[in-house]
Amino acid sequence: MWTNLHARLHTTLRQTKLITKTDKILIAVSGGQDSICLLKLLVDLQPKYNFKIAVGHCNHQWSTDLGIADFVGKIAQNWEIPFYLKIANNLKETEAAARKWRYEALQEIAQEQDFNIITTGHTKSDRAETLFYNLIRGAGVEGLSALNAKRELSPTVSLVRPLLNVSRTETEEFCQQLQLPVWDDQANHNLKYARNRIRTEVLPYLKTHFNPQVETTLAQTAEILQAESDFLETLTQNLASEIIELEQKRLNRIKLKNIHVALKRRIVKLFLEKNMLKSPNFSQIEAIINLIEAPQKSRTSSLPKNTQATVEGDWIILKTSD
Ligand SMILES: Nc1ncnc2c1ncn2[C@@H]1O[C@H](COP(=O)(O)OP(=O)(O)OP(=O)(O)O)[C@@H](O)[C@H]1O
Repeated sequence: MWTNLHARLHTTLRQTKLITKTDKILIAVSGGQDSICLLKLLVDLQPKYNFKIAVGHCNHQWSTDLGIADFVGKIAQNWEIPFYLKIANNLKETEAAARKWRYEALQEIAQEQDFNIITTGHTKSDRAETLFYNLIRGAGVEGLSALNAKRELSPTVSLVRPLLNVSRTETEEFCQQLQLPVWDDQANHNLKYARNRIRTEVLPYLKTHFNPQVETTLAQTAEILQAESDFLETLTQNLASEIIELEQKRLNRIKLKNIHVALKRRIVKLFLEKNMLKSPNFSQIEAIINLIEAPQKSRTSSLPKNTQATVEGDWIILKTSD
């Protein structure tokens, strides 16, 4: 059956060229409604495009995974699609560890089997939740614009998310309408996870009391922020090469002085990341920005690893005490 979602995905693919005829696609299938919906759509569109498809599944080997790999494997078998399985070994039981491992495992399959695209079933709803979640945690523009439609994972493999303009309600309706088998992952109902509380409590509340279209507006905001963040990042990279001297661990404060504060923050953040700090926070970045116009020998209070930033002539220099 050809549904409205088939037509929409077909149009999206034609317009955006996210996936093209020569692509070899590994579809990441968790067994849930979103990735089963994506799988069915790509199976049905395959004859029109002639791309190569296969299913990839990652078994975390947690108690909540019991039975899912067989379930996904059987669907792949029934639909006559190659199936690749990765099984984790002693994976830490956190969402973040699981996500990191999954992307590594999927990339391994892609490399071993020569796929150039990995697709996931992320939806508009995931994008809205991610924006909201990261907003509360204090993310910058990059964090808020997370979940883009296409991103390079390596020189040969890209991650593609074709369902970012489809909501979770729509994938659910699609699976029901086509009577597709869907695994109801109990972990998604566990309110111990912040993401689940945002999905099942916060967003429905906002929908009812503030804006019935909240998912769409948040997802659109993420899309806009993404383009703006890409643009700022390009400017940052270009300016950084003139302002940062990595070997000497220093920043030229005269050059930094006359640029917009948005770029100042980004350059300082990049400088700290390259030197010592994985995720510099707002106060650490502001402390360095305050040195741009400070008197000679001014310094920040201690940054991690016993490091301080000090003003010396035209420079802000990072120095570590023993
Ligand atoms: N165990 C799995 N095996 C294969 N693919 C998976 C698995 N879990 C998730 N995926 C893929 O990732 C997509 C998103 O799933 P989910 O939201 O659970 O993951 P996530 O990476 O935690 O998401 P987010 O990045 O939004 O936090 C799914 O639609 C599916 O394509």
